[in-house]
Amino acid sequence: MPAFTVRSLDKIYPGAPPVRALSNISFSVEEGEFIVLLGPSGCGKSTLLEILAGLQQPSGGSVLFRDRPIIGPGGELGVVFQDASLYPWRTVAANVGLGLELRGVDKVQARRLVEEQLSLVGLDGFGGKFPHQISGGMKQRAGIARALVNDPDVILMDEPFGAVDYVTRNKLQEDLIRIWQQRRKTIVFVTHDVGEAVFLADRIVLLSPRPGRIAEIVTLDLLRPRRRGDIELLQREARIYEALRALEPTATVA
Ligand SMILES: Nc1ncnc2c1ncn2[C@@H]1O[C@H](COP(=O)(O)OP(=O)(O)OP(=O)(O)O)[C@@H](O)[C@H]1O
Repeated sequence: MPAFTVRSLDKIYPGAPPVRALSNISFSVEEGEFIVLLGPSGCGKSTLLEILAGLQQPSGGSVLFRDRPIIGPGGELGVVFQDASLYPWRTVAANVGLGLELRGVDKVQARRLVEEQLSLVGLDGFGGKFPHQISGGMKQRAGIARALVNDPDVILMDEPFGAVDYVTRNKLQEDLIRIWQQRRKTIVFVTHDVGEAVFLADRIVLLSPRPGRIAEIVTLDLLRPRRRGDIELLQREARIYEALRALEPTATVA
């Protein structure tokens, strides 16, 4: 049974005029897969991710999580946004442990789980800091730890590394792959960065400009760990750039 089954999905934001964000999207996400949603700005990637998270309702079609309708984030679904959105008045550890606190997990156990997650994302010793005392990359790590601490099977990530510098971004990508492999999670990851998509994905769902339609689903049957600069990786990247360029002249504007 797939983790997600998306069938003939449409999304129209009401308004004058209404905005058709997604049109006739169908694909599935297998358990344990790393799926990247890739496409130009405004093609509906975030909308699609939010629908998978249960934060938005589709206008048509259906989305199932393990054959059931999606209820919302929490439990089996963890979400990480571009802006780590940490509470500034809580320490890093208190931010990461928020979900445990809300669930009433025993304090000693919660502290142990938070420390474990901080260590997994490379934030050992930073639990006592406040968000303004740590770097952008560290905030993203804390955001990932906050999602992981609840041990969700699936992590939905919306351009989580979009706001950090190139070197930090590369490191975060490598660490995410390590965590994904160690913890056997299913990940759906939004980006508009082709290099990032090719480095991370098992499959890339390539969306056309708005309204987002599936242009192509690219399978990346490349060995892991992948090495940046590897010729095969670069060739795949070049092919995807070509596919994106080919989409532009026929773009439909709703
Ligand atoms: N709440 C909303 N109301 C009306 N239109 C919206 C709303 N949210 C998004 N849109 C529109 O829907 C389209 C898709 O937006 P979305 O944010 O999903 O795209 P995206 O591919 O994630 O873009 P980006 O890469 O720039 O973040 C855009 O044209 C956007 O302006």
